Amino acid sequence: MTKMLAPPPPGLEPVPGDSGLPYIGYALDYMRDPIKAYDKRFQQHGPVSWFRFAGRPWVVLIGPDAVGAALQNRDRALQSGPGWRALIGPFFDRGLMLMDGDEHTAHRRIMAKAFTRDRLALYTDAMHPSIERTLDTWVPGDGFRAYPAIKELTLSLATEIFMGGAEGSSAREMHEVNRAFIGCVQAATAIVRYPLPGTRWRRGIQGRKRLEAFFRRYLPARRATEGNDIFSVFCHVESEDGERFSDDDVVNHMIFLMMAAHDTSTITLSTAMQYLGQFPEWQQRCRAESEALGTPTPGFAQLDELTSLDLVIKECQRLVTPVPGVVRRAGTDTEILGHFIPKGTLVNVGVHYSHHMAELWPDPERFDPERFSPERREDRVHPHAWTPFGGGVHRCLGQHFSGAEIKTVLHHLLLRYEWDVPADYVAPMNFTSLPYPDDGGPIDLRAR
Ligand code: HEM
Repeated sequence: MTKMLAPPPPGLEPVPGDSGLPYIGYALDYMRDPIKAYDKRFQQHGPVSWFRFAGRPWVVLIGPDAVGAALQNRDRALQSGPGWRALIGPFFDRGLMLMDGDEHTAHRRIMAKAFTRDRLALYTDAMHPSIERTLDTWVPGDGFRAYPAIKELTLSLATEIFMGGAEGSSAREMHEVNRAFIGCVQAATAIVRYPLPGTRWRRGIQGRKRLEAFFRRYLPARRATEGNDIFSVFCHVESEDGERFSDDDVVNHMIFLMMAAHDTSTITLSTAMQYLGQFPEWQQRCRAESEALGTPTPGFAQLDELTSLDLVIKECQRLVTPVPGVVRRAGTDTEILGHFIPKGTLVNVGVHYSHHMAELWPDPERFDPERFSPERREDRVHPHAWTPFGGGVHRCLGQHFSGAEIKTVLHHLLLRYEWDVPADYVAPMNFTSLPYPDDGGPIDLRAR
């Protein structure tokens, strides 16, 4: 039964919706098939609606107009920190995305110095040996589980490029660090939000402690010498006004950044492996461009020449959006598309739904990278039709880094291997946290 969220003041509409099941609301529907669940919601209530989750009402914004209004946030009513804190606060608090206002601007200006073009070129050069070392350990074969293999690869890349190595840490310790990250990320969408034994929430809390100890251990060494890894760069960068990060800032930003960078790039890579395996003509086309570069270790600027990979990556991020939704909380009364949102309301901005709307994308479930080609540019149908990196002041700061990482890894894979995936394969996606294939993304992988 439709109810209004709160009575609106004159001139505004109420937010329509209903609570769903007690406590969990529509969480199970969503986790089963988020696009279907949001489509039903869009048809029933339109772009702005509410439901109850974890005992609280949430407003859901879907469709490009509502997403655009929330991301642009012209009246600054929607706050990122109090929104994200409700979901991932205990695990990623004081990360850049959980800051607002002047503090956010100041920290973002310092952090941006770690992602200049010159720095990206150095990070890219450092990726090659790490990727090659990991790929040397891969054992190709039928049913090769691409997702866990790529996750391990991006973690070892993160250890090199983000941390500058983890001198003195055993493989077992690094495995524990990986588990700590997974624990923190998965705790974000836990239904039981109390550290009872055996719960995801408890694993998240324990994971955060382990990560803090891990980063603090390496902090003195990174402060002492300025290397070309992000950890060391965070210890030394200054904004134009000479502002720098404190020790706590460095640890908090590193924990957030490793999370922000890791699963997002991993899922894009594993989705690309799936579709390149299912569409051999695209695999060949991308490989031909990689071969034409004439080097296994291209620099940052050379990656621009891999134009087909650009199309493939954009299409993969459309079809499997690494961050399906972003979260805000109304700091004051506000309105979205004429609907009244009272102060204190939690808001879920469903970025991924726009990526699947038939109103925006012809044949939306079809893998068709050419839709992003200069001749077609289907993403231009609306300024917020394609927003995997968000928008507004919190727009992803690592977009270009992730582009370089994803392209560099795919370049190495295309030169070393060929792979197939049955044309009718449909990945059984798990949406309990950021999306990943429950079956590990099997591919038939052969060395070339
Ligand atoms: C495919 C890869 C990635 C995707 C799809 C992605 C997506 C996003 C999205 C949607 C946001 C905005 C969240 C919001 O508005 O609340 C965001 C923020 C952020 N991302 Fe990424 N991200 C990716 C990779 C990375 C990487 C590799 C890094 C770092 C190297 C990174 C660093 C950040 C940071 C620091 C923020 C917070 C920005 C701010 O609040 O000002 N991301 N990302």
